[in-house]
Amino acid sequence: MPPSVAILGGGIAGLSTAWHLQKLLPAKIPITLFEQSSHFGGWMESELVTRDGRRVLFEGGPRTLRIVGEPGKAMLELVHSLGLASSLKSVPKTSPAARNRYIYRGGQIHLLNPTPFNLLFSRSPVYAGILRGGVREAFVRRNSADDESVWNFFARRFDPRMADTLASAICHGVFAGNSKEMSMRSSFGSMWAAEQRSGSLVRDTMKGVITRSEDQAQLSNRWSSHETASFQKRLQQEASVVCFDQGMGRFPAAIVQDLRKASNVSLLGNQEVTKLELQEGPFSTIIHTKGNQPSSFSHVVSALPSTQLSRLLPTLANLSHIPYTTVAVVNLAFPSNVLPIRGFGYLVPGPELDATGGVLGCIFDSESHGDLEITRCTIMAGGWAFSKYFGDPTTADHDAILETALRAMRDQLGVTVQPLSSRILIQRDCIPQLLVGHHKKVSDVQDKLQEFQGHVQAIGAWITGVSVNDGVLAGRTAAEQVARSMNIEL
Ligand SMILES: C=Cc1c2[nH]c(c1C)Cc1[nH]c(c(CCC(=O)O)c1C)Cc1[nH]c(c(C)c1CCC(=O)O)Cc1[nH]c(c(C)c1C=C)C2
Repeated sequence: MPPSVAILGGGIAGLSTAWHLQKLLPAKIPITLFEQSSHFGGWMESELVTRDGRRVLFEGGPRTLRIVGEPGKAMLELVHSLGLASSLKSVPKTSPAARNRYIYRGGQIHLLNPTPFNLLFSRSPVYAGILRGGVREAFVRRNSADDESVWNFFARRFDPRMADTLASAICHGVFAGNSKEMSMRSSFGSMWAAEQRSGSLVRDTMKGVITRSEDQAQLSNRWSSHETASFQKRLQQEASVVCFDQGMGRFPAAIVQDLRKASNVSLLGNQEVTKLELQEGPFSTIIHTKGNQPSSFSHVVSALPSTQLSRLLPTLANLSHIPYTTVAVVNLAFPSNVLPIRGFGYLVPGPELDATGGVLGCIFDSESHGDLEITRCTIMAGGWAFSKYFGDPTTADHDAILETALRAMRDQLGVTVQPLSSRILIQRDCIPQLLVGHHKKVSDVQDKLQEFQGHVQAIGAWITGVSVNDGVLAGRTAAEQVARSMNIEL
């Protein structure tokens, strides 16, 4: 059959696949993206609301982007190619938003600043176990199991108090997940690999310092120009994270705008894929959607959540066991500078969840944007413990969630001022939970897809990483793989 590509899912990974494909393939090859909702961009969503003549930006999903590593580079290259470089706002390395991170523990918010002095003399519970753990880590034996929970890894290699506080808080901030169930190997793969490689994270870090410059010298790619390289270098000198001045929604909107100009790209919204029929020799996939004629494609890239993909391909039924967490996102705007502290925000570890009524953390959004007149914060709640605190996500009481968020603002930050504006979103099933043993499900999928020799690929948060940058890089890699499989020279 003549070459054609279908992309399933219009989140950032799907959009990135379409954009990179459109750059790689000749214009005669059709590219069709199927998205079941009317919105492209997945969880990236921004709303500009006006209250009392003041404009307030609310973010429903990710709000900042890291600019380090290969995924950060891939994101910056795409941003630059879309002409969005001037819309990026860097969060200076010297700013409170970049320097000050807090953890809520023992009924108080504590600054996390692990200097040797603080580790030795501070009585703050956030440092408990770090010094002892750091010293003993180099002597703890390598684990022979093929996976373990994040909590276990930190308790075993460092100290159980560090697992209870730091590891649990990080699992909340990244995955809204339970550190006692999440897989260390799949969730924090580089640390897991460091132990496997060198027997200790401390020893591996010391070795890494020596070899890093060689590794970096080998990296180069076809998407990078002299201009984008100097753009990235300039940004990296002043910042470690960036945001968009008009909100994160600007990013997928610009990709969509660019794709709509290409004559061979069709972006189909409100198109739920109901069935995939794989045919062999020559490979093709028939895609069935609700209410439309089936259509055939030589190549398919799925950027769907694992639960949806498992319904479409019965051979991947195992994927239905990957759970997703629901996060209540409460955006709040206050008419003046109401925060008693400055910084990125704070995270709440597991042992404090009952005290906060299910609040996992609070982000000080106005700080990242350098906006000090209106305070914007986001309370994140629920996650893996959503049903315990808020019941069924489909019927959760929004007023009760707002009350919990305002109580957190009052009890944890001392903010009693009524918000100028608020918004509550229940982000259902937004983050996959990479539980202990997740790598086996992934390798099983990869084995099964191998049979299709690059004609069917799966990418997305559950397999290629949960951050926006991971989605951009995975889309680019999938596009290159399709091009290679069509014998197009890269
Ligand atoms: C909807 C809630 C989300 C929670 N985590 C993520 C989302 C979208 C995804 C995520 N958050 C972070 C990372 C790692 C850093 C990266 O590579 O970008 C990922 C993949 C870190 C992070 N956590 C919070 C923020 C604001 C950030 C920076 C990146 C971003 O803007 O998402 C705060 C936070 N996120 C969640 C909770 C419960 C929480 C608590 C304050 C869940």
